Amino acid sequence: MEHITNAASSDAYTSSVQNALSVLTTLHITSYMWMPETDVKDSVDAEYEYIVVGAGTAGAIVAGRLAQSQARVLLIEAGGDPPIETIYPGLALYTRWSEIDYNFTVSSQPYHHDCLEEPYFTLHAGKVLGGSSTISIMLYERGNKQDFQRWVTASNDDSWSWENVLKYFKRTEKMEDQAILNSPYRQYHGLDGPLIVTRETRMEVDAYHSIVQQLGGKVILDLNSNETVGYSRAQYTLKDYRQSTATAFLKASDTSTYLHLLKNTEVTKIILDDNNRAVGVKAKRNNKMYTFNASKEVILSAGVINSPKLLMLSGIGPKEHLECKGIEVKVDLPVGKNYHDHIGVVIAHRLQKSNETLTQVDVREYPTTAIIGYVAINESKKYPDYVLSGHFVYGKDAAKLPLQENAFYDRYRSCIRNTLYRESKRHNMLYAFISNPTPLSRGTVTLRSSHYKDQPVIDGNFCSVEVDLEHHIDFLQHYTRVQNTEIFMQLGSKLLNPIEKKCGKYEMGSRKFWRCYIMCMMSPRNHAVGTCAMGSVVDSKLRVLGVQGLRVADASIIPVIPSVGTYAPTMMIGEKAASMLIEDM
Ligand SMILES: Cc1cc2nc3c(=O)[nH]c(=O)nc-3n(C[C@H](O)[C@H](O)[C@H](O)COP(=O)(O)OP(=O)(O)OC[C@H]3O[C@@H](n4cnc5c(N)ncnc54)[C@H](O)[C@@H]3O)c2cc1C
Repeated sequence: MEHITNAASSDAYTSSVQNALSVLTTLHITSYMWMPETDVKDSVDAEYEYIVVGAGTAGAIVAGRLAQSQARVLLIEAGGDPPIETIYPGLALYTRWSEIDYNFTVSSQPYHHDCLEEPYFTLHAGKVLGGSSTISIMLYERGNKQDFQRWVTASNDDSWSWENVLKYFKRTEKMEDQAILNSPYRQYHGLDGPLIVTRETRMEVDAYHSIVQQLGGKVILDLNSNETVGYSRAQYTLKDYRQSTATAFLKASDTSTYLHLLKNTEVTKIILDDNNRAVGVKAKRNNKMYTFNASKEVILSAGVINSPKLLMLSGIGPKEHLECKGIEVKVDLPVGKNYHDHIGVVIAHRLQKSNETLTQVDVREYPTTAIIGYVAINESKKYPDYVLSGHFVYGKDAAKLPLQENAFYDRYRSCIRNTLYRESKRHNMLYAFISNPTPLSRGTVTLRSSHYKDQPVIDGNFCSVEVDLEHHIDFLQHYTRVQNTEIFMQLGSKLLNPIEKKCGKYEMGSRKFWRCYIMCMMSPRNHAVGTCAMGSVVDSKLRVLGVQGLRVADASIIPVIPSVGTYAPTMMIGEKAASMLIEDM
């Protein structure tokens, strides 16, 4: 690592590690851990009741639960077994921009992406068993009552209220944090689900909590409860190794006669009969096309981009758009509209000097120390105005974080990364991401062509609603008060400005300065939702409107983004979808 001194050498190092890891992948050294696949010839002839498309965050749960209820299920996944770098949390950085990442390209006019190496953002998503849960940061956050009330309004169904979905969150979870288990918050947690949840234990978080308390902030033991404003130690789906929906539902020991799994098999179309009933799917594997049949239902769990893509390729989508792509229209629905994501803006605090070489990093831990804050500007408010997720990085190597493009979500220009590196060298650092929990701007996902191989066109349209930008400026002005606290001053904290050339003409901290900073440094947080939204594309039981025997169960059905990350809410959707399917059996 000593030779990493700038963005170019860091990129070269990252890609050499990724190449080495991909060689390990070809040796299939982790294959023994995962559910084996079925013989494709058997699947063509088999009589399945259900086909689930995508063994990702939600899909693995839907298929697993259906099979536990003795339904005959075929689960089809485009990716393969999770490789070694997905198992050790400390290697998670190498999963992005790798072969198990779809690396979707997201444009977002009218921003000119001045700060990015390429003129677009990247939306990461896992192409692997467990889907994005296999490459995520594993932060386990559920969202608040108001978040789910918006879903109730969109779906016109009270079963999506916070009180009513709580049992589905609990069903997947095995909370193992003793402090929570010994507290009244225990009632909000699952104790015997298949997915272990733990809490950040590192000491630095206490120091940060003293700082926010000086500013009047409340420290809460458990923000995955009925308490919705405050700061807390982050909860993760991590115990020595990554816990994902693949480790929870698709381990070698989960093998069941009811569940058949096909890996490295890409569904290209849903087959609808003359009455618009879904009766099966077409899929490609090793360059051969196959047809698989389902007697009851097809469930699409291919994620926020590929679920709308598959619907549109099958004739379900906006009429004009499908006609323009030469696709026969089966049902005219606003598929692909309502795309939205959290926008985060990174703030770099240089803290005290440090010449310490950190002891060997433990790859079983997440590499940085996380803090979480749901912050209300008016403290009497019950719901957060903005969300802070922060990483402390310690020791003389802390400066390397901005060089590793994988550590942030987007490829900032080399000059930005090099400036951050130079200015943070031999100092401890705090990187804070300030996100707008409820953006109003909406983008679109449309087909590039009628060929399944082509990536869809994604227009993020971020901050196109002026109020999103104005709110973000408020959030940054409120957040950066932390610089003036006694502890930060004692640490000699400095707010770094890596875009001095671009925004230096404005007084630092002024609204004009922050507007300029946001326009340059903002990036989507990989929490994209909304492209097959409940209320407009699917009903409250997740059935595609105007079609029989077809549901969508993944992050795409979320009508309004929750204030938090979408990992735990998507697992909840998987559990609720499975429960609704089982009820309708
Ligand atoms: C890098 C990253 C970090 C994140 N970190 C966090 C976090 O820490 N906390 C948080 O709350 N949220 C986080 N998120 C967001 C969260 O993980 C996702 O929103 C959620 O996992 C999405 O789940 P899903 O079921 O909708 O899709 P996915 O989990 O992506 O599953 C879709 C699956 O379908 C498969 N598939 C797609 N097309 C086809 C096809 N045609 N045929 C067959 N299979 C197909 C895919 O390969 C994939 O396995 C993160 C996301 C990413 C990408």
